[in-house]
Amino acid sequence: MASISPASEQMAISLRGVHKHFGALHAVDGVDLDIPPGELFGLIGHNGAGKSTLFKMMLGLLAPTAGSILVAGTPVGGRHFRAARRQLGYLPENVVLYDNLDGLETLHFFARLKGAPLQDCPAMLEKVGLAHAGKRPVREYSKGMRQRLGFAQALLGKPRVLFLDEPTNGLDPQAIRDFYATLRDLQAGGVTVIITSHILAELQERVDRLAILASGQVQAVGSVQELRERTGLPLIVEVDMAPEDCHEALHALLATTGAKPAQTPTGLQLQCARTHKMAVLAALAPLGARVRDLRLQEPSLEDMFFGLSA
Ligand SMILES: Nc1ncnc2c1ncn2[C@@H]1O[C@H](COP(=O)(O)OP(=O)(O)OP(=O)(O)O)[C@@H](O)[C@H]1O
Repeated sequence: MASISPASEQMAISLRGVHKHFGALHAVDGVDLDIPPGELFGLIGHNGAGKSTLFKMMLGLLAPTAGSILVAGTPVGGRHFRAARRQLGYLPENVVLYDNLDGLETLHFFARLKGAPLQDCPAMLEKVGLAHAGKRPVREYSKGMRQRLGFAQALLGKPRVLFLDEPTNGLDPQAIRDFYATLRDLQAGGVTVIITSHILAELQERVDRLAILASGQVQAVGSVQELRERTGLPLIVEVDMAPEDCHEALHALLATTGAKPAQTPTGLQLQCARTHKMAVLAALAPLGARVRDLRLQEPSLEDMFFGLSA
């Protein structure tokens, strides 16, 4: 059994040497992870990478084959975990709802299971934008409404740690904005959020840090910026200019970055090291207004994901 250090106890979530085997399949294969309180943490990985299995172990729903897990300072599966579990909120990937209950009855049902006050339920419906639908049976809810209701049940009991498995599935763009605004409010109150999503562009702008999981192992952990630095993927520079100016710009860029730009219908395109960003600007400065437009494209989370999880 891996040991738990005092530093681990300061963490909202701390995993040491965590494995989960299903027969010969190593669904989670030696994961170490620390998530401090108040962090919005993303967990990404291909289908079958082990994200949901990891979630279920952190929630005490599945016992690890090996390793130790602390959530909210309490060993998962230990004798104090039952009480600590009240501090956790969970939105599963496929939330199970009873079609014959209405929205408010659904929340009452989950509140009873969690030991949360029933009088909080109307406010939770309001928080997820379902106040108007509280008396409608869940069978009439759209996919996005069901997902919002699932989020509302996860928020019952004022959890200190929230586990959200693909929470924005089925949400429209406005609902996704509202959802992340709610998460930011919760974070400001010290709530830790761990979230999975396959929509990498959405996470890229919002998480504080993330882990890339592949075949049950953590391939990289850090902020999007830290992962950019670590992967060393190139910066893409697009310069719009008249064809007669391209020759001069091409030579200036080649001399400062060592990378040869390609000519495009609208000007030049260059792939160069991220550390050459300022050199690119310096090389183009003498051309002044002859540079009609300039776009610098940093590697996206998707680029890094393919680089690190392959
Ligand atoms: N109860 C189980 N019995 C056997 N194998 C399982 C069980 N639960 C999960 N697995 C296997 O463990 C691996 C990890 O599954 P998991 O659901 O954790 O992946 P995931 O990263 O959440 O995938 P997805 O993005 O598709 O939701 C998969 O190969 C899956 O088939």
